[in-house]
Amino acid sequence: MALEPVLQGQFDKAAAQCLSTGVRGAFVEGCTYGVASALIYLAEALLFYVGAVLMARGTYTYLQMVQTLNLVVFTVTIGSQLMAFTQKIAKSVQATKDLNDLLKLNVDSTSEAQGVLRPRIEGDLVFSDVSFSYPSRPGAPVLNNLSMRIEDGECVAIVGSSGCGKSTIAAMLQRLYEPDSGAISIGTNELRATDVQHLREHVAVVSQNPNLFDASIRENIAYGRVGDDMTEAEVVRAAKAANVHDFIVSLPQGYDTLVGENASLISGGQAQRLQIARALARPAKVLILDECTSALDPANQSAVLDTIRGAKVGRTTIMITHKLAVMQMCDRILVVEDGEVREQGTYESLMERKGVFSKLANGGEWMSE
Ligand SMILES: Nc1ncnc2c1ncn2[C@@H]1O[C@H](COP(=O)(O)OP(=O)(O)OP(=O)(O)O)[C@@H](O)[C@H]1O
Repeated sequence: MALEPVLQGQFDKAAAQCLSTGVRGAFVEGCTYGVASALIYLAEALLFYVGAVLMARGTYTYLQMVQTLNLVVFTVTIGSQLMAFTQKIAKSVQATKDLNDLLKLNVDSTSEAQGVLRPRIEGDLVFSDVSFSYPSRPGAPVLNNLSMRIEDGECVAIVGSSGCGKSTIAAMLQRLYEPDSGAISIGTNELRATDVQHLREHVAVVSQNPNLFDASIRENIAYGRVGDDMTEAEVVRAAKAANVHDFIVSLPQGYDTLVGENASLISGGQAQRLQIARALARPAKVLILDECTSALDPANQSAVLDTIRGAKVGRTTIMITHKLAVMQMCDRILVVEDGEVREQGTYESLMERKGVFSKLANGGEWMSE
C-alpha cells in the first residue's frame, strides 16, 4: 500500500502528459481544418470577383469564367482536404521509417553470427580461465579467470553473494555474451564455434520470471520445441515429466486453458512447472534453473523441487540459487566470489570447512526454506 501514492503520482504525470499532447494535437488539427475551409471560401469569393471584372471588360465569356471557377475550386478543395490529413500522413511517414529501421536490423549480433557447428550437445561443461566484463562497464570485470568443470549429468548449485556473477555465467552458457578471454566448452566443442540456435535448443533455461505467453497451456509447452509441431502425446509426456499433468487435467478446459498475461491466471509454482515442462519438451541436455524457486512459498517450492528431482535425471543441471534447501539437493556446490570459483564441494563439506560458503550460509543472506 505504501507504493500507492508513488504509482498514483506516476499515473497522474503520464495522464497529464497525454492530456497536454492531445490538446496541442487537437489545436493544430482544428487550425489546419479552419485554414483549409477558409481557403475554399476565399478562393470562391476571389474568383467570383475577378471573374465578374473580367466578364465586364469582355475578356472572359460566362462559360470560361464558370470553367475556371470550377477548376480552381476543385483544386483548392482537394488541397485543403489533403492538408487535413497532414497529421496522419506525418504519423504514417514516421511509422514507415521506424518499420524500415527495424527491418534493416541484423537478426544476429556480430558474435551470434559466428559459429556454424551443430554438434551433439553432451559431455562435461568446462569454463577455462574465462574473464568477462559487460560492454557497458569495461572497467568492472565480472568474471576473472574463472575455471570450473561440471560433469555430464551432474547437478550443481552455483552460489555466491548478490552480484557475484551467477546469472552472467548462465547468460554465457547460452552465448548471450562471449568471454573476453578464455573458453567455454561442452564435451569437445567450444561454444563460440557452435551455431547459436542449435545451442539454445539444447540449453533450456527456467528463470525466476514465468516467461509464459498469454496463450493456452498446450501452446506454452509446445513453444519449447523449435522448428516442428509437437504432437499431443509429446505435450502430455513433457507435462507428466514436469509433474504438472494432473493439475492441467483438473482444469475445466485442460490443455486449452489460457494462462493469462504474465501467467496471472495460475499460481507461481504452477507457472514454474509449466516452464519446466517447456524445457523438458526440448532435446535439452543442459538445464539451467536461475532462481526459479525464489518467489515461491514453501508449498509451491516443494512441488517445484520434486519436479526438478525428476527433470535433472540424465541432464547436466545448474541451479542458481539463494536457498539452502535447493543447494542441499545438488551433487556439488560451486561458490563464486570476486569473479572466480572460491570453494566447491557438498553442502556438508563446505559447512565443515568454515570458509566463504559457511560465512554466507550463516550470515543470513540466504534463505533456509
Ligand atoms: N547487462 C548488464 N550490464 C552491465 N552490468 C551488468 C549487467 N548485468 C549484470 N551486470 C552486473 O554484473 C554483475 C554480476 O551480475 P549478475 O546478475 O551475474 O549477478 P548475480 O550473482 O546473478 O546476482 P543476484 O544474485 O543478485 O541475481 C553485477 O555487478 C551486475 O550489476
